[in-house]
Amino acid sequence: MAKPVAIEVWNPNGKYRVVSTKPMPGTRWINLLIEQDCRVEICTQKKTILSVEDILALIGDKCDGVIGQLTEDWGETLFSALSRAGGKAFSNMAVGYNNVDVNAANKYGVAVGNTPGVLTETTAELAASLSVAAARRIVEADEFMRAGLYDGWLPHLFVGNLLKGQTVGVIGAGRIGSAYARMMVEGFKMNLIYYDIYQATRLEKFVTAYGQFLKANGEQPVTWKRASSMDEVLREADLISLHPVLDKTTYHLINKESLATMKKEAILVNCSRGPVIDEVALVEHLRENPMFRVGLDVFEDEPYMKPGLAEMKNAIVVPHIASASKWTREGMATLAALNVLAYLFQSYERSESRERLIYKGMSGDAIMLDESLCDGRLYHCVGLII
Ligand SMILES: NC(=O)c1ccc[n+]([C@@H]2O[C@H](COP(=O)([O-])OP(=O)(O)OC[C@H]3O[C@@H](n4cnc5c(N)ncnc54)[C@H](O)[C@@H]3O)[C@@H](O)[C@H]2O)c1
Ligand SMILES: O=C(O)[C@H](O)CO
Repeated sequence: MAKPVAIEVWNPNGKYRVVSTKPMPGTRWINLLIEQDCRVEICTQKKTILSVEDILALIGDKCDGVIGQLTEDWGETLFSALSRAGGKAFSNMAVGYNNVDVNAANKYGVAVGNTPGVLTETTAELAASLSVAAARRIVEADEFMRAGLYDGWLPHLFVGNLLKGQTVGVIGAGRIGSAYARMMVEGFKMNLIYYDIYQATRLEKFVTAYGQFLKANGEQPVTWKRASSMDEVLREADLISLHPVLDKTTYHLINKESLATMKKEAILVNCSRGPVIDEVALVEHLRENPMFRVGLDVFEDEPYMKPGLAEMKNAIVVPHIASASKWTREGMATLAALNVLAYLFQSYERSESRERLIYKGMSGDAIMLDESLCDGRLYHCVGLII
């Protein structure tokens, strides 16, 4: 028998029971659920990562939908329990869904949603911040200053890398990778090389047009290249940012061999998922190459770091905060609630079309649509995977 977990209840007499495994920013998501006659139960247990047992207790005997978090293991056990409780919908409050076994959800007839788009620019901005912080050694310099070690300007003090005119490499040029590439090309006038299994046509057009604009103004034009292999990016780029999904094809994409192909003074940024990098190999590489620098938002064994990483002066580490802006986190919560509503109403009130329901939720000011996602149709902004 699972132990009970602490919850906060909104609209106790609501017809549908929707559980959120964590309190989420803003109230819009709660109001949207209440407006559709949901009783909303929010887990308030003081425990950062809930176990499968905790979530089983939250699901209970009757549960129509759940909003969960990327730290939770949504597999066979949870989806079968949700299905037994009458649940039809699950949404991750994240765009990444490597913690979700979509096949298991499918098997038990539970729809899965994620929250793309609203976090694209926020995440790209953090990747850009880590890139600049690593290039200019900002964290090291800050620590030096606070330690009272600064005793005057010196020609060699915290010399870093100039980004302008260098090459930025993007692995995984999807929504976030493309937004990041644009920031680095436009903001720092870097040339672009990218690797993705799909062609990033809009990104290529942007860099071409920006290059023409610079040329017309008498400046050095920026260039782009789609690499035929990831290694080509690793060999040629001065700064490399990782933005692929985490799956079998990207697990340990960056390992001892691939690190060895990178320039000795290159910068590597990871705002995708920790296991995309073999972190043990990375620590060894950082130790052996003091001029190689990394900026990491995600870690292989989150919340832990592999031994030695914390001591590396050439590493900047932040705790998975890439999407952490107020606007974005409220938007993610709202999208997650809309994902659940979309499926609840598809099953319970067939007369209300999914498009209309979601349109109703989306109208207002909280969510700005990402054009590349919606393709002119609003409901594409809600990340329904199945
Ligand atoms: N650190 C954070 O807080 C944070 C925030 C948002 C997203 N993320 C991560 O970023 C990922 C990307 O998000 P997105 O919205 O840009 O997704 P997206 O689907 O738009 O982009 C992912 C890209 O990766 C490419 N890709 C897939 N397999 C590849 C491979 N083997 N090699 C090269 N490219 C490959 C895809 O073709 C796609 O273009 C998410 O899946 C998530 O894990 C992390
Ligand atoms: O995948 C995601 O959305 C992030 O890791 C959290 O924003």
